[in-house]
This record gives sequence, C-alpha cells and structure tokens, in this order.
Amino acid sequence: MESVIVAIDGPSGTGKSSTSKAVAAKLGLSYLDTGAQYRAITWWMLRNGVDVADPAAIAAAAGKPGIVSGTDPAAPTITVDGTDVAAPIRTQEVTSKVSAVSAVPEVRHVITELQRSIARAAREGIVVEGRDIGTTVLPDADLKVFLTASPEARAARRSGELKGKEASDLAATRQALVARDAADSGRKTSPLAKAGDAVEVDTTDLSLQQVVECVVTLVEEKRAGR
Ligand SMILES: Nc1ncnc2c1ncn2[C@@H]1O[C@H](COP(=O)(O)OP(=O)(O)O)[C@@H](O)[C@H]1O
Ligand SMILES: Nc1ccn([C@H]2C[C@H](O)[C@@H](COP(=O)(O)OP(=O)(O)O)O2)c(=O)n1
Repeated sequence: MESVIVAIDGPSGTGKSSTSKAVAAKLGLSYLDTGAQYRAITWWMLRNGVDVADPAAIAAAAGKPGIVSGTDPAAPTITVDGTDVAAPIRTQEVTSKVSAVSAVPEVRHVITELQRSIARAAREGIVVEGRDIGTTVLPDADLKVFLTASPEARAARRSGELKGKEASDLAATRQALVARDAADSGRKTSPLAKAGDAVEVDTTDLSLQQVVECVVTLVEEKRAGR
C-alpha cells in the first residue's frame, strides 16, 4: 500500500496526541509529536541559560540542540543531545515558555526542516500532530484534520491529568490554556490555524474512541479514493 501522510492540528487539549497515536497504531503508521520538539528546544534554551525573553538570543542558539524523535506510536521518544527529555519537557516551566520560543522564525525553520525529513523517511506513512502541519510543514498531506473542543472541555481534560491537584486548579488551567492559544494563533510565523482543506472535528462531546474511529474512516476514504 502507498504511504500516507496525515496532518492533525488544533489547540491544546483537543486530543491531538491521543488521537494521533491511536490512529497511527491502528494503521501501522509512524507518529510524530511536533509539540514535543518545540518543548525540547525550549527545555534546552532554559537549561543553557538562554534568555527566552530575547528573540535574538533564541535565534542565535536555534541550531545548536540536537533533537531526535522516535516515531513508534506505541513508544514515542524524544532526546536532546542524547539525553531523554520526555519527562522534563512537560514541566510547568517549559509549558509557560514554549509559545515564546516557538514564535521565533529561526526556531520554526530548524524544527520544520527536521519534521519534513522525518516525514520523508517514514516508509509506510506518518501521522504528524501540531499547530501548523497542514498549513506550513506538510501542505501536501493526504489528509488534514483540525481538532477543536470547548475551552471548558479542554481545561477539564488537562486538569484531569494533574493527579492529586484540587478542582480549583481548573480555572487556572483554563486561563493558561486560553492564553497559550492566543499566543500560538497570534504569532506572525506559521500560527495555529486550520488549513483551507482540513476537515474540522469538534471533539467536545465525542469520546476518544469516537474521534479515533472518525479519523481512521477519513484516512480509509482518502486511500480508497485514489
Ligand atoms: N475525545 C476525548 N474525550 C475525553 N478526553 C479526551 C478526548 N481526547 C483526549 N482526551 C484526554 O484529554 C487529555 C488531552 O489530550 P491530548 O491528546 O494530550 O491533547 P492535545 O495533544 O491536543 O493537547 C488527555 O488526558 C486525553 O486522554
Ligand atoms: N507544530 C507546532 C506544535 C507545537 N507548537 C508550540 C505551541 C504549543 O503551545 C507548544 C506545545 O505544544 P504541545 O502540542 O505539546 O501542546 P499541549 O501540551 O498539547 O498543549 O509548542 C508550535 O508552535 N507548532
């Protein structure tokens, strides 16, 4: 069977990672979490004392970290200069700085080229999830999906992941999420946006399983139609 490229974009908490991993596993495709790559470069900047409020300093360092993504959907990995950063890239510190770092054009250039080379190397095909995959990284993708969900649903999903935290965190989670959406949608270089030819799926009232089935069906329809 010919290789297939699927782009899944949308804001935080819409289900991109869970959906993409499950779809890739079901269809025997590779999987790439591009947000993890932006988190990894942000982690490296913080670790190496780069002032993340200074776009020129970020730009000058953008090519330095060696980021490697493992694309098995059953066990995705991410390393920076050989160090496993899967856990440290999820800290609050990284989450709060990632939008600023990923808005710098030099960072986007480096990471976009890396993403394209990973997609080219995937023999069976790949599911790539992020913010600008359908619009900028892989505009020729076979299928583009744009996931949405209400801010309330997204905040509830995210705070459900923070074990042991109190319900009062929900409001703070929602606020941080909406602020990050605004930063990611408002930046100049390849903002979070729905591609004109993307299929929009509102996941607010759908289970993860329903979303996965919907995307698998869309991929199968695309394959049958060519
Ligand atoms: N349709 C859904 N219904 C309920 N919970 C979901 C759904 N899709 C994802 N989730 C849960 O919401 C959280 C965020 O999902 P994730 O895939 O990480 O989103 P994103 O990658 O878009 O930020 C996870 O805990 C996931 O299990
Ligand atoms: N293709 C992408 C993917 C992520 N980013 C940036 C913007 C996002 O706020 C951060 C983190 O992305 P990630 O997908 O890990 O976000 P969530 O934790 O799922 O909310 O990276 C981007 O600019 N372009």
